[in-house]
Amino acid sequence: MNAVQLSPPTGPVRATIPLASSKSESNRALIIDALTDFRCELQNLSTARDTQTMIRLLKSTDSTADVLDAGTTMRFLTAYFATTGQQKTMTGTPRMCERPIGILVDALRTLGADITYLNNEGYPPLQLNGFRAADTNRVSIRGDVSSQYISALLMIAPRLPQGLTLELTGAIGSRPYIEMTLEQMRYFGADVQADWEAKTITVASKPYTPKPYAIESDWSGASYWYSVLALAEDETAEIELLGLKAKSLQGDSAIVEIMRSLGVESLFNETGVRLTKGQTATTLAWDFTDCPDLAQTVAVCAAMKGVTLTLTGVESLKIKETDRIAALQAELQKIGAELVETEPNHRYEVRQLSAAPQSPATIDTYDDHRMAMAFSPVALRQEIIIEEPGVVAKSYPSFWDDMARVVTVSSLGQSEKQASI
Ligand SMILES: O=C(O)C1=C[C@@H](OP(=O)(O)O)[C@@H](O)[C@H](O)C1
Ligand SMILES: C=C(OP(=O)(O)O)C(=O)O
Repeated sequence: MNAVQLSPPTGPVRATIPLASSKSESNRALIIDALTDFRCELQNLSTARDTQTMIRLLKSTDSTADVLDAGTTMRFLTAYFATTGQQKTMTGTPRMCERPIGILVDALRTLGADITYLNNEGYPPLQLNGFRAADTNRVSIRGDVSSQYISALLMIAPRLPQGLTLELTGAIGSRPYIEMTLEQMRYFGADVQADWEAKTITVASKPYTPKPYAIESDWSGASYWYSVLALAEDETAEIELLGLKAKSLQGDSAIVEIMRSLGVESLFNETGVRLTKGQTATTLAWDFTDCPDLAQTVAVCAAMKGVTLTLTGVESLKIKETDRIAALQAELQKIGAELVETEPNHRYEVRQLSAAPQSPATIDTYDDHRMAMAFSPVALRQEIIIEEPGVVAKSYPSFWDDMARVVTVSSLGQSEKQASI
């Protein structure tokens, strides 16, 4: 399948969406499970490719671990294999080999891991050559590039002979993901202390306790449904999202508050959350430091609703599955909006363009699941074509099946695509 064409709903928007479960929670639980010799009973593990890759690589005895395009899988497994003394080559897609890992490698070397770069210094592929615990258990690490390095180190820390003290330097991005790591570690009996004022996290040397653990639905995946509801023209629209909790470990549950300004009300119940239409603001400013994966969803939704959106805290978007700032700048134009940098590298604004949008707009997805999913809700208002729809498998393989509950989803082969352009 080369593309999908999405067409607006022909009747009322009413759907119950099962959602995928969280790949972030799943991948943490899997590392902790591996550190208990697989004695935890993990329930509701994600079907996301990133999680399926983690499961496969944890079981594999191959000397090469190819993580494909999964950032957490690369970072968490590098720390796990390195400190458990497994000799592995860590590699991934060409884009993965452009995503930095030097900060994690430096920290692991300080703790006693022998790691060499096979190609470019600071980037995968890596060769893990073994582990001899160093005398120190203190590591200083930057917090402003990726929280995944910090989560990776924290999870293996209970296994280190002296535990670990992490001193975080600079700004801390994606902090809720670090908190998610700490909460899951505590659940499995780890002794962890975080002092956010002093920017220090201490983990005692102490084995995890194996226990059953159920993974929540994915709030990042839920964000696309908030955007669907926000863009539905039917004032009676209602969407039920299953398996979400009001009090979540996932920082992307911030979508509840963000989308209140974009006209979505959330009502939690025993099975999840019900979304209904509310009032929309004319402007919105949001700092995405804690929830970078929501930026694309909110940018597209604001663009379609004509809400002037100011985004800050989006520095890390340039080193994700693609340069998400550049990708948004190119693709928002096609739906009649622009993403303007108003303070170099720091502040951006989504504004309306006077030029008419493409009809139907054909959205390139840049090997990025979130580009495909963030632009799909546009279909509530106009036809849209999404290129390479298979990209969604990274986090939400059933996304198109779920989407077909509210809009018409048709597959386009190469020849049909030519005809529709
Ligand atoms: O720890 C995690 O599960 C994640 C952390 C975030 O990455 P950064 O810490 O690199 O921002 C997020 O973007 C990613 O999708 C998942
Ligand atoms: C950035 C993401 O994932 P990762 O960094 O784990 O590849 C994402 O899912 O949006």
